[in-house]
Amino acid sequence: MRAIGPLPADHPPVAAKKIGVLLVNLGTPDAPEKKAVKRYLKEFLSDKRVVEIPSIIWQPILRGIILNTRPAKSAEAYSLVWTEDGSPLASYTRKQAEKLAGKMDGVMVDWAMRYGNPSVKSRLDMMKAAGCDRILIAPLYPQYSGATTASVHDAVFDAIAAMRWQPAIRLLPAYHDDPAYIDALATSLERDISALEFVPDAIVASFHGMPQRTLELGDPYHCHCRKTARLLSEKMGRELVVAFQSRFGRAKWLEPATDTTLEALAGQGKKNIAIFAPGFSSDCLETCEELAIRGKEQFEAGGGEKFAYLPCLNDSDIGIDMLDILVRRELSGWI
Ligand SMILES: C=CC1=C(C)c2cc3[nH]c(cc4nc(cc5[nH]c(cc1n2)c(C)c5CCC(=O)O)C(CCC(=O)O)=C4C)c(C)c3C=C
Ligand SMILES: [Fe+2]
Ligand SMILES: [Fe+2]
Repeated sequence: MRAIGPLPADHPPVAAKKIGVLLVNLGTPDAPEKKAVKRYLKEFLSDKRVVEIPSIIWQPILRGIILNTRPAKSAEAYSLVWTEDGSPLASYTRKQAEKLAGKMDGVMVDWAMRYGNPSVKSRLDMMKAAGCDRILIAPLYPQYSGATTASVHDAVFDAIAAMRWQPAIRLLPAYHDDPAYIDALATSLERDISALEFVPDAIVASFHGMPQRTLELGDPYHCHCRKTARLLSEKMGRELVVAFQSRFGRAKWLEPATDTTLEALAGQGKKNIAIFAPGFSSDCLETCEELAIRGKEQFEAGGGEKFAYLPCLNDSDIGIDMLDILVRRELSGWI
């Protein structure tokens, strides 16, 4: 739709109306270097949705200890997985947006990161300036958590708070039990498992962890993860071992932990295993380094023999077709 007739000479310019879709993922440093990692971790770990400890207690720990110790270690881990195209998380998220854009006529598809670059604010400002008056926000987290999904929502509403003429906003709901997501995972996994040189004795579904307290406070994340695993297991007709990775800090996190699960499986005589990470829409530090490299070492140290890490949906045709289904459904009535 366009304005009817010419605008008066002194009228501010009005862009043609467009529909926008913004894919949002967690965020990643700009470079696999201590300084860039420190900047990223400072923003990420200062988010009250991520670390739910009062600032007066948490900020001295973060600034005094964590930001002086973790960045060097994390930068080393990032350098093991960094690609020519940058961080795997940013690279796949960008490709997902580009491929989805190729399937959606007349819709502007872009991507942003909740922490780091490109920021949610910068991409929403760009979309608004380009004339998007209706924007679908798609947090790329299949399972809802306050730390991830709600934090993206916060960033979106903070960004548009500064706008006089705000776009209409829709939010893609969590899709942990959506048949399109379960089918995509099952198809991708079955293809990858049948291409292995061995038959796995166990298949592990590793989700990012969260503090146990978030479950007690009513965060649905744990239930979403368990439901994804149950539906996927039913769809595939195979047992899946569920575990939670990436423990951070001293508090109790969701259990069982992935590292101890890997050692326990090896100890139980499961010599050959495959592991995948259904909660991550693209491969990233947590999958490429923590699972594919360190997970393999942990499994082998426990006596395991063959270990395969199976990739996320990333920008595969299966993954993009799934995103296309989810996004088109939410755009209903707009396109
Ligand atoms: C309190 C700490 C953390 C919570 C809670 C948390 C939740 C959470 N995170 C993801 C997804 C990702 N996390 C990633 C990295 C990462 N996560 C934490 C801490 C918490 N995450 C840290 C400190 C880091 C940085 C890495 C490091 O220093 O070791 C990533 C990967 C980013 C990348 O650049 O590749 C993702 C993705 C989810 C889904 C989640 C809650 C459900
Ligand atoms: Fe995390
Ligand atoms: Fe639960």
